[in-house]
Amino acid sequence: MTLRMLSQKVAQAVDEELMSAQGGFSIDQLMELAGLSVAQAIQKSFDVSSHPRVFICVGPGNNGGDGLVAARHLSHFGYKPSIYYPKQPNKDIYKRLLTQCENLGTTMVGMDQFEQHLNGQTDVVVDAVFGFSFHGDVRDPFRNVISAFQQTQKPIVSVDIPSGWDVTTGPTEQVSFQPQVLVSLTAPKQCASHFKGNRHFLGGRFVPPALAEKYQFDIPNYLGADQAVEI
Ligand SMILES: NC(=O)C1=CN([C@@H]2O[C@H](COP(=O)(O)OP(=O)(O)OC[C@H]3O[C@@H](n4cnc5c(N)ncnc54)[C@H](OP(=O)(O)O)[C@@H]3O)[C@@H](O)[C@H]2O)[C@H](O)CC1
Ligand SMILES: [K+]
Repeated sequence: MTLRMLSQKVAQAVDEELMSAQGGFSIDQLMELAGLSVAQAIQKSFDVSSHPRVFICVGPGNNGGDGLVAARHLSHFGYKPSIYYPKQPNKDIYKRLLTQCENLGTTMVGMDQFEQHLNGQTDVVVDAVFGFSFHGDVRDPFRNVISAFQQTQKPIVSVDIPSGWDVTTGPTEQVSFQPQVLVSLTAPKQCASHFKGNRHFLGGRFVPPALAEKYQFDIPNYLGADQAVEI
């Protein structure tokens, strides 16, 4: 299925409109549904009995928030999530999401254990570091995270865009890893045309058809109550 891909500017405009007075959504609602679709895409891709240990690498913005929501749902689905969250902004929404994960006994991985945990104690890596607001070269404390993604043999699931890729043009000289699974949210971003992994899902089942029509993108047919659809 070929869906229209969004530029960084249009993705941000759609996001803002969803949360405007006309759109009526709060960020908590959108993030909850986005994170649930990521957890469902993981559940469809990696069997819980063979791949229970899911390591979620969390960035400083809403892409990271989606990762925290996914961690919570994965825990309820029977997986054993662990979290790396090296830059924790002082924002109520992220603090609450983190508390929810801690209350489920989720392992928090420290900076000095990051690489050993990723390569030694993980079945699936979730890249929830940067989404559609990424720009420029990767800065610390995320440089070692992205370079570990470049080198690891573990399967990676990227949330919305592979972190470090240019949102429009895709892989760069510095960052060219290919996730095995990509979960695009609302609509794929233009960089998704360079995705060569196994499975591409769309999630974020909250878009009113009139909004999709206004910005000229498609909403595929989700099956039943599914929150993620393979595209
Ligand atoms: N409508 C939807 O589809 C929804 C999608 N959601 C998810 O939200 C992200 C977009 O979230 P946003 O908070 O706008 O931004 P990001 O998560 O992409 O990242 C912003 C933070 O990253 C820092 N940043 C940016 N570039 C770099 C860099 N080169 N090196 C290090 N850090 C970087 C940035 O810091 P600044 O100092 O630059 O401000 C921010 O801290 C979308 O992709 C979806 O995953 C929503 O959850 C729901 C609606
Ligand atoms: K990402």
